[in-house]
Amino acid sequence: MALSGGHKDRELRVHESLDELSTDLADYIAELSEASVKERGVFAIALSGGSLIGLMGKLCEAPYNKTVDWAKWYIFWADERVVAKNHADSNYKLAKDRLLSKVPIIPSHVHSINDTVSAEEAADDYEFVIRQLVKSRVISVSDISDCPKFDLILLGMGPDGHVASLFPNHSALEEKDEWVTFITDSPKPPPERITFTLPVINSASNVAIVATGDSKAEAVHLAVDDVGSDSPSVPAGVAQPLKGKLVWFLDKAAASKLEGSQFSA
Ligand SMILES: O=C(O)[C@H](O)[C@@H](O)[C@H](O)[C@H](O)COP(=O)(O)O
Repeated sequence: MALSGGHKDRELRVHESLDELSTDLADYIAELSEASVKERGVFAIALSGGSLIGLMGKLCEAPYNKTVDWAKWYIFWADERVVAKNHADSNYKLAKDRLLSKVPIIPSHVHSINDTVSAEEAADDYEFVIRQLVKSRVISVSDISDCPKFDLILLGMGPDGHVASLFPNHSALEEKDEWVTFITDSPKPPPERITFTLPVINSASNVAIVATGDSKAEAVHLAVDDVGSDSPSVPAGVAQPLKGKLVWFLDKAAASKLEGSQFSA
């Protein structure tokens, strides 16, 4: 049984095992998909890379493979490495191999980046694609910013607290005008990436951050606990949708440095 805690529109779900976390994550995504399809007729979901994709694996199994309305899904990437789509580093390839090829998603609903141009052009292209889909209301629009309002943005988090490709102390974190920006100096290889900006992440209806293992514990503490302005903040700590809901999916190791004894290892 998961331990849950939270305040405002933030919820912490701390799981005993990765198996339990995966089941809860699949349930959560399936429920949001159902609610969104009921309300809007579609489900606009943005993925990241890393261990998150493996942890979504249960969606390919019963009952979700049959009960989720896959034809209504529209897939995007909150961040992508600027490499060819068949490159081992591609977040698209990872999701395609582990998830998208195993469920009946409509290929034209899968919006991967243009992998034939520079990082800057790929970011511009991707923002253009998103703008067209906002116009046609496949993606909602935020009523508090001019940003797209994704039904769900799924984020992993690095040990340094980065989410999407927004790294600590990087100028991309300050980008307020663009929806999608690019970096060419990622501290985590490969160096060239495109990424949703914070205003887009924080305009979503739902954001989930999935972090597991000891190496993430300090960053989870810095992002979640009210550590005060003297301590270093991390990008994950500023991912908080203004009108949406944030859910953290953690295992006990990642939650082990959280303040409050109920989450201590
Ligand atoms: O391109 C990437 O690297 C990812 O999109 C990135 O944002 C990832 O989600 C985190 O780095 C966490 O990765 P792990 O879960 O594998 O640590």
